Amino acid sequence: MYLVTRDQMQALDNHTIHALFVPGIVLMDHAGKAVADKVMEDSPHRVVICAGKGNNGGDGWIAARWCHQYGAEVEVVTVVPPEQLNHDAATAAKTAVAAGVPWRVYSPGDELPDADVYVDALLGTGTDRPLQGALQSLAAALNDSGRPIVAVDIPTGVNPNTGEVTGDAVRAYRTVCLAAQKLGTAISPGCHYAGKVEVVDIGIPVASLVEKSGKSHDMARLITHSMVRELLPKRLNESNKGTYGRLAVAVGAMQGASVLAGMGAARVGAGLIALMATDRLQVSTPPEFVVQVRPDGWTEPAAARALVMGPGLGANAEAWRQVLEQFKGPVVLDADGLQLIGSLDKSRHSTVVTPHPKECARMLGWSTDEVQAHRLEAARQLAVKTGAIVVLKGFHSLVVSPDGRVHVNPTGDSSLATAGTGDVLAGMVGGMMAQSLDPYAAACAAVWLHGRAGEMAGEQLTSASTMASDIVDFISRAIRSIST
Ligand SMILES: NC(=O)C1=CN([C@@H]2O[C@H](COP(=O)(O)OP(=O)(O)OC[C@H]3O[C@@H](n4cnc5c(N)ncnc54)[C@H](O)[C@@H]3O)[C@@H](O)[C@H]2O)[C@@H](O)CC1
Ligand SMILES: [K+]
Repeated sequence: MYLVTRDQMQALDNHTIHALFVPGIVLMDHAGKAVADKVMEDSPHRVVICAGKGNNGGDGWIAARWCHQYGAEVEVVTVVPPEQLNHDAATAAKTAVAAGVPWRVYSPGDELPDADVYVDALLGTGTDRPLQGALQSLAAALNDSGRPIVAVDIPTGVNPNTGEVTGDAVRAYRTVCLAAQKLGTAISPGCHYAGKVEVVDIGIPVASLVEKSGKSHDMARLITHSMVRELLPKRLNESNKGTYGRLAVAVGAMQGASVLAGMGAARVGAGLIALMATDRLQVSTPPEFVVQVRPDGWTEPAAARALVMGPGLGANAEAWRQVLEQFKGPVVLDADGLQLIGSLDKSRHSTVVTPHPKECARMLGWSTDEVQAHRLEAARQLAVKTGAIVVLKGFHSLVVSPDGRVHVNPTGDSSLATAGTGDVLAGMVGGMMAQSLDPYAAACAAVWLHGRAGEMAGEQLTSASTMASDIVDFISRAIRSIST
């Protein structure tokens, strides 16, 4: 599913209006009605719609007219009087006023009229700077109301392109995205402000326009279960373990981490897991794993289709540099292995790095807070810097490639906030690559399944009780949940 930026949405709007001859006010009427329909699902008695000066405000005025027609008590709180609105927004307000919708102009510090539900139609994709004055005051009043807020297109104050929030922003429980989901509602922190996101059809044929434009590769996307279902390697009756590939996992000081990575790989279907150890294993391993111990250390990689290096490697990561340099297949670098990224040829395009925000910060020379405030930019910069596909972990993990592709993962919750889950994820990516999945696709599929397995484990065991090995156990259920 496409996630659109401001410019991409404007191009789609313009094409629909000028090349497909659908008037802007018709799109706005569809938008406003769709918002009203969503608002009325909860049968509110009184609805207050906060409207800005642009087209997002226009959507609000139309929603007000429809809610009024549906029998709700409605009032519009506007930052500018209707006569100061332009173009379609002016028409929208005119129709609402003519229908008898009451309105008032808001000044900073004014009290917000009481409502069962508020609609945030202050700013949409036009948002281009932090909130000030009446908008800032209104956003604060909305948030302080304690009542549910439905945002139109994007919560006011959230950057539509990045999800960044610099200053105040409206905290909606539900966001009605018009025609396509805005990228900023998918990425943290913006996704926390958006709440539940629903996309409504307003008459802009997004998918076909994007495909016809030949620019679909430029668009960010949400990873969906149908996408993962398509990507999952097919299991053939006429096959053997070699068909599904051999994955090598480097074993360091914390051996359990490598075992968790191996188990993640095995559960996504890798044919054989080979652990490259330097000491006898002190932790139990599944009997299916091949454990090779070289007490003098590894100087060349084990024969394998893909390699995972990093989970549990510990302080001695440097000892693995030569092995990494000599390995020609796709590699996953995680945790302590991330410091070895410089050993890999930047032009390989077959390396996946899976940093958490703190590791990403270290690699970029940023603070962790900076990474979390600018997650998309951080992931993009790291991908360019390293030449690797970056999986930036955290709520709504990002998958970003050096050539600019972006996928946002919607699965996963606090069940994953426990030691070892990152090791499982690194193994899952490696396990997919061992089955010859392209590294970018492997990262997308693994991150989605990992999140889904976490959610399912949490549902059954509670999020507090879920451990990394439980995530391993639930991978098969996550796969089953998307299999037909
Ligand atoms: N024909 C179209 O283009 C359609 C647009 N639609 C709606 O239109 C929205 C975009 O409308 P606009 O481009 O008019 O933009 P907005 O309504 O989001 O913003 C209006 C103007 O506010 C200003 N602004 C931005 N940030 C500000 C800030 N922090 N403080 C004060 N002013 C600020 C900008 O100059 C911007 O142009 C979409 O999000 C969607 O809701 C829909 O009605 C569907 C059709
Ligand atoms: K809005």
